[in-house]
Amino acid sequence: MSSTDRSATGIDLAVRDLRIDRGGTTILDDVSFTVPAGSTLAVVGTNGSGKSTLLRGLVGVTPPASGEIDIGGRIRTAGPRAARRWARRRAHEMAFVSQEELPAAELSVAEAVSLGRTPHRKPWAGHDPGEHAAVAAALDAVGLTELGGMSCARLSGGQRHRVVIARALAQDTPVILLDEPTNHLDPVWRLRLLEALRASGRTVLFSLHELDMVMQYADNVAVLHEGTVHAFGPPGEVFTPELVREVFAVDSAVVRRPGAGSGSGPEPAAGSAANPEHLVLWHREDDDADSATDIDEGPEKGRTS
Ligand SMILES: Nc1ncnc2c1ncn2[C@@H]1O[C@H](COP(=O)(O)OP(=O)(O)OP(=O)(O)O)[C@@H](O)[C@H]1O
Repeated sequence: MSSTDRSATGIDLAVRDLRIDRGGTTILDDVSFTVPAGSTLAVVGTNGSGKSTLLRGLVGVTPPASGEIDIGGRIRTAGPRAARRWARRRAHEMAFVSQEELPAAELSVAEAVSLGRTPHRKPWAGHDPGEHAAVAAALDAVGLTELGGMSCARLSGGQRHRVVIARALAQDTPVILLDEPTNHLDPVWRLRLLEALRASGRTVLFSLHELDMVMQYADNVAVLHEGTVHAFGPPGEVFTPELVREVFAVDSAVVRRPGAGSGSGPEPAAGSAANPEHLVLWHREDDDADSATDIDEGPEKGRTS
């Protein structure tokens, strides 16, 4: 997989005092963080904590109610009017893969991936000169080169998911956001995908439930809890046993991958870009089942704005 076959390079993304409402209810408030150019941010939290809401807010699918987003120095203010003004430029700045997106069954794999090139095409201008290389690199990155001519209708669930990720890669934007991108993927493709995203040089934001993969592949993690960013920073610093227990209601410990050397810091292991420190989770048997945080109610659940 040649994860570096791409032309876009990441840009800084900063979020200031963001508030995002859905259905008249404030889901997230006081959200501020910075994602340095070319780095990887994982967004984590229990079910209902607002991970999808945050990503949808950042791309403008659910325009934030207040606050601002700074994309490489260009400030986007809140509100639906600003979102509409920004919509066209957004396609050149951010690609987004939502949680359950599927490619159109009537398209071939290569055709579905080439839809990512739409923002680069001018009406009536015919061929997009960058299309072939971008689509080929994206197919290679998700291991679907051999299936380019196949109908999407004939793909497995995981292969379909890789097609929509390839479409986002072909869009060739400096920022890429993915909502639970490892869903439907087998173990090796989970690792390959996160490795490719991390090595891509783009600014990458993804939501994920697998805290160990966050530990390995994210430069920073934002922990959503009680309606805001409860903690932010490198996973090795953020994932203390206390925080993991408080937010996720499980116990945890950091262990070092066998054969990864004995250094204390999270340096790359030979042959892998990943952090050699792993986060092991377990559920304490004497836990009261009701204490698990099945649904994060948020700070002001029910507050209408
Ligand atoms: N259209 C909507 N209208 C009102 N509330 C919504 C809407 N969509 C989501 N919510 C609420 O927003 C909150 C956050 O949902 P969100 O989907 O962002 O959570 P999540 O962290 O992505 O969850 P999961 O891990 O289950 O995917 C939840 O309380 C949810 O019920």
